[in-house]
This record gives sequence, C-alpha cells and structure tokens, in this order.
Amino acid sequence: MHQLVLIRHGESTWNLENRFTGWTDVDLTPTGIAQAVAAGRLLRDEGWDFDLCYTSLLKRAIHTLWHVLDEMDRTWLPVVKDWRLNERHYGALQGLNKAEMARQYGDQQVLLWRRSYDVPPPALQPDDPRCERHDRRYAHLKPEQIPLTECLKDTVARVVPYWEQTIAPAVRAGQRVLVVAHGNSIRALIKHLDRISDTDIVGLNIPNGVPLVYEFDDALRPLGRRYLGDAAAVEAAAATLAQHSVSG
Ligand SMILES: O=C(O)[C@@H](CO)OP(=O)(O)O
Repeated sequence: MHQLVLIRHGESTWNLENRFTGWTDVDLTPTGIAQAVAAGRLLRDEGWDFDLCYTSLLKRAIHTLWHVLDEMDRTWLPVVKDWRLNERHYGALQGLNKAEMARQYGDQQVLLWRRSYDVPPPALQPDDPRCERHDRRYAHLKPEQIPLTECLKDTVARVVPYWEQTIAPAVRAGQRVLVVAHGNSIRALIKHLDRISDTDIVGLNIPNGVPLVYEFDDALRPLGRRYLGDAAAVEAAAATLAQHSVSG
C-alpha cells in the first residue's frame, strides 16, 4: 500500500481580505502560520515521515511547507517546486474583492467564476501589470504556457500530467510524499484521483492547513482519503468554505 499527504496552504492575507488570489504571490497571515505549525505538529505526533516534498512557486504554499517541515524537524528534506501546482489562475479577477464582485454581478455569477468546471473568469490582458508573463520565476516557460485565466478544467490539464509524470512515479517507487499546494490545484488532483464528476466537484472545498491522507493500492488506485485531526472541526471549516463560495 502507498500513501500520499496533501495540504492546502494556511490562511493567506488575501483569504483574510476575501480577494480573488490565483497566481498573486501573497504571504500567510499569523493564523495561516499557526495552521501550518499545527499541521506539522499533528503529522509529527501521529508518527508521519516523508522522503520528498512538492510545492508550487507561490510563497503561501512554500512557507506553509517550511513551517510543517520545521515542526517535524525535517527542513533538510528535498523539496521540488513547480508552477503546475500553482493555484488556479483567476484572470482579471485577481486582486478584486469577492463580496464586492457579488454585490456588483450577483452571487450566481461569482459562484460560476469560482466553482464552475469549465467557464473561465475574464482573462487578464498580456500588458496588464498583474500578468505573470514578465515574472522571472516563469521565464523557463513559453509565454503561451503562462495562463491569462483558468477554469478548473484548465488547472486539471496541467496538474494531472504533473501527477502522472512526476509525483505518481515517486509514490509508486516507495517514496513517502508530501504535497503542499492550493485549494484548486488540490481539487484538480482529487477530481482526477477519485473520478469526481464535473458537477460534483463544485461542492468540494479544501480547508486551509489540514493534512489530507490518500491511501493507494500497488497499482496506485485510490483506496480512500481522510483528513487528519479533529473531524468535526475539519467538517465545519469545509462547510464554512462551501457557504462562502456561494455568498462571496
Ligand atoms: O482566490 C483564490 O485564488 C481561491 C483560493 O483562495 O479562491 P476560491 O475559493 O474562489 O477558489
């Protein structure tokens, strides 16, 4: 049997300010740091250990991983950072306030932007100062690989090949893998692993900073997934997120 642990980053400054974030590189809040520390402590106390870690190119995920590994006394572990684990690109909505947009465009439109599987939000213009095409961290990519917007389907199209070509072979080879990523890059991976339909994925929300354990058979077919820690608290956090994604 193989295992994999996934963690969504702790609360970010723009989670707190209720702003569409996407590829904007905002940091953790003090609460987000505390969530990351608690996740590391939980993993340590439950006897988890890892050989290899993957994260995105965004500091809210990278710093979450730092805090988790620091709690586990494993800051020396190899860490692979890849853009394909980045959050879903939020296009021209990046930086705007979710509640404000709901007031302007209505809850249904905001829910469509946030959770529809295949309708992307309005795209950024390539000359928009928010566009990441001039950001050095993506200089190894062709400009057209750097999104101007993404729906979840687009995120699946980059996360799943990364899973299949890079992370899954490591898990299959017996490496104990920890992935720290983002709400929607994790939803993309879960959708693929658990064959969740395009409509059912709308209702799946990932709480910040809670380790999610997958178990697989030898052929890497998922046997189940479960959150570590207090089940009631995890459920309450996911329910709040679900409510929030409707009301902006
Ligand atoms: O703003 C974002 O990038 C994401 C994650 O915080 O938000 P949402 O819940 O709308 O997917």
